[in-house]
Amino acid sequence: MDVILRADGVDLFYGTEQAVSSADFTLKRGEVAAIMGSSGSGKSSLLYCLAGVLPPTNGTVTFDGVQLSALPDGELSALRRTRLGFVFQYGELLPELTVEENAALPLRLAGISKTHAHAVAAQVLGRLGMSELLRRRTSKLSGGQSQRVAVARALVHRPDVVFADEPTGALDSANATAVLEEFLRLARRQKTAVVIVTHDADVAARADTQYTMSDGVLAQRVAV
Ligand SMILES: Nc1ncnc2c1ncn2[C@@H]1O[C@H](COP(=O)(O)OP(=O)(O)OP(=O)(O)O)[C@@H](O)[C@H]1O
Repeated sequence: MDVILRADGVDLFYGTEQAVSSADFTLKRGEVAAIMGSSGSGKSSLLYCLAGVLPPTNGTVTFDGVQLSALPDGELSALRRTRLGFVFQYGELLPELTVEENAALPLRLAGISKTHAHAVAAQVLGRLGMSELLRRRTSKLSGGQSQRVAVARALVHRPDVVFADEPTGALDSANATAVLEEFLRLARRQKTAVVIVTHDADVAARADTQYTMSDGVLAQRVAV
């Protein structure tokens, strides 16, 4: 079985408040998993644990056979930068850089030439309907446009796993579909696995596996 990510018995506490409770999760290469649940149920907290952003209070997260919390900080950051992609809820674009520069950043950090990095970024941005805005500073974008740049930036370096927290939350349905199609395309073509936290039932319905989160407890939804 080609598992890229697994969580075993993950708990996350913020002080005395438990946000995630005994979560078990397995993700195969190329699998698209959606996590739904009401506000405050612990979805983002679980995503942070799975992505190695927050160490679980108890339990383990293993990426490609390596336990994330056992890695020294430098190695964990390098792994996150090169093998993972992120679309988080709160704007993480660099406002002084252009759309193209923001999206190309993971490739530039990996030492790829500017010409090549920008060409790849422009391709992905084009599929997300952003071709007209490549040279615009991201401080001058709408929320939905910024979200698409963040999606492009999470994908350009062809990560093994992309973590996306409400990646379509600010988008109209046509653009939400474009973002989802791009995730699915990568999953099918290059075996990028995707974990999407979403409130959108249409987005979740297109995932390979669906989970619900309720009061910190993760459960897989079985197709009927
Ligand atoms: N940094 C923090 N410190 C303390 N408590 C937190 C922190 N972040 C989240 N929480 C609490 O943990 C619980 C789970 O929050 P989380 O953001 O994971 O939920 P969510 O399901 O992603 O919500 P939403 O759909 O609104 O984004 C909530 O009760 C929240 O108040």
